[in-house]
Amino acid sequence: MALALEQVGVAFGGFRALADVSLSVPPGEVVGLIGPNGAGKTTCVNVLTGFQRPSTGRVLLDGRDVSALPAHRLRRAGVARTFQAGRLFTGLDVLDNLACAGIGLGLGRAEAEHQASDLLRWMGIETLESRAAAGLPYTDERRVAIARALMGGPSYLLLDEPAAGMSEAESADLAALIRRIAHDRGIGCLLIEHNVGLVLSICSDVVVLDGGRVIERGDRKVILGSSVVREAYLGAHAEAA
Ligand SMILES: Nc1ncnc2c1ncn2[C@@H]1O[C@H](COP(=O)(O)OP(=O)(O)OP(=O)(O)O)[C@@H](O)[C@H]1O
Repeated sequence: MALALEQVGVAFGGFRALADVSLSVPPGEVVGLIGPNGAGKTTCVNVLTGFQRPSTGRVLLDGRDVSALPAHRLRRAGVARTFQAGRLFTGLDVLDNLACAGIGLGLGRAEAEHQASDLLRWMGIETLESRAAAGLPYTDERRVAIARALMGGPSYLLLDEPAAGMSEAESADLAALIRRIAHDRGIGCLLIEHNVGLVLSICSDVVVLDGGRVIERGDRKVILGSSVVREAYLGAHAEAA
């Protein structure tokens, strides 16, 4: 059981954004995906969620080849994501943002609202329920986007830079939430983050991309000890990690 990329390549015209990338996200675990700007991280998420078809290789969902499935089918099959920008429905309140996602997944209105309330409570943000999505502070917007991605009870969750713009304390809260999502709900998470310290604190398995290729993978010790990673990516951030 896992959500996986198997030797995936993606070409945009003559430009190879990904080459021979394999990675696997098991249920209940948080796998980190790091790398410098333009390394191909978001492209990986796009391929894993059906927003981008791989040019070569396969996407496997619990052993099934889902490479050709479009995004909405993969979402219904249990693969959810958040985006770098929150992408909430700004004309709706928070509860309706979640309920709409539930209805899109086939739930009835009452059931969708019930599930939405439950999720907001589980995340400790039930006071936001009737707030307009448009006026939310940045970190609340991020948390609501995560809650919305949890509608329908996905098996896998891909988080694209969820801590961007957060303070250290907010990032620590987010780390605790991601751990709970994985451990309490059994959801396999892929965490893309520029905050390497955050990734290394949560993930026992980290994949490092550079130039569209996997240049290293392993736990905190392997990543911090890797000269390839240091050269390609950590550089000035090495101390912070
Ligand atoms: N639709 C597209 N058409 C052409 N090139 C693209 C497209 N999407 C991404 N790219 C290019 O592919 C490469 C990988 O982009 P990607 O967004 O996956 O990197 P990233 O690691 O997520 O970067 P960042 O950390 O800056 O978000 C970049 O050079 C980007 O310009």
